[in-house]
Amino acid sequence: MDAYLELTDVEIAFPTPTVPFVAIQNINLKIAKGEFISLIGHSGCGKSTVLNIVAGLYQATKGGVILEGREVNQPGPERAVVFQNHSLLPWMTAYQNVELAVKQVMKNASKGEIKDWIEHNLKLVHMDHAMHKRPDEISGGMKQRVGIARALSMQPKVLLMDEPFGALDALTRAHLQDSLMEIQNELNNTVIMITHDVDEAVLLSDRIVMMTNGPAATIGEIADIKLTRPRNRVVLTEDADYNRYRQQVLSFLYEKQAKTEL
Ligand SMILES: Nc1ncnc2c1ncn2[C@@H]1O[C@H](COP(=O)(O)OP(=O)(O)OP(=O)(O)O)[C@@H](O)[C@H]1O
Repeated sequence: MDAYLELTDVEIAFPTPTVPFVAIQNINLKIAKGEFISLIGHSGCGKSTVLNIVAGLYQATKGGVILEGREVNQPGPERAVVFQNHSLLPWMTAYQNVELAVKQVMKNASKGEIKDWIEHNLKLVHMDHAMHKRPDEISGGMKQRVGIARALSMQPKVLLMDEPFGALDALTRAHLQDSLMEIQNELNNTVIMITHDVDEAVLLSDRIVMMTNGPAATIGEIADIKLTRPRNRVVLTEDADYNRYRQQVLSFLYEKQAKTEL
């Protein structure tokens, strides 16, 4: 496979008063352009650490990350991050929050072009009707939509999502998953998404990367999700392949990597 994003032998050892704490080790992963990858694993195994290294927020102590032939060693707008808690600026409207990101990447554009682009991205996530509202005037799901619009508006090479729907109720979550699939169908982004939700991982991903328990966590298994797109959650519940993938991930998490402590 032609790797667009490549993690090679990635390891990170966090300093402690005694010996360094090796959180993740031997992480090797080649990701193609347009691929949707989910990272799944028990709490504390190192999923966010992997994402933070790709975001350039953490430096690997061994190995490294290459994106389109260039080493990643600091944050950059070509790798946009969506966090679980929206992280919108509370005193700004949805429009202004997206504008802040757009102005970073469209430095030579006219006012009209910038406005059109902000509105286009808010429309993509179905937030154009509430674009002049501030975060405290919209629901949790709507805030996540704005966060996604803000990330997409930078036209990142890679979209990094750290449990983007983790704080939402099941129905809102399902709506956002469907929106994300529509957007993905249109834009063909390269995505790495952390999730704890097995159904979400199978529904959205091209591949599910399953991490072993830490310390020194690594990739245990990778499931190649060959379900045709577009995918429909209701139809899939009856699909034998869907259920087989689901079973594979559940078996990894609760049998092979079962956690005994609470
Ligand atoms: N900056 C840091 N300094 C020291 N240790 C850290 C740091 N960041 C993460 N760790 C440790 O690395 C391990 C992996 O943490 P990480 O947050 O990546 O796990 P996770 O799989 O994302 O967890 P969760 O699913 O609960 O969010 C944990 O033991 C954590 O305590």
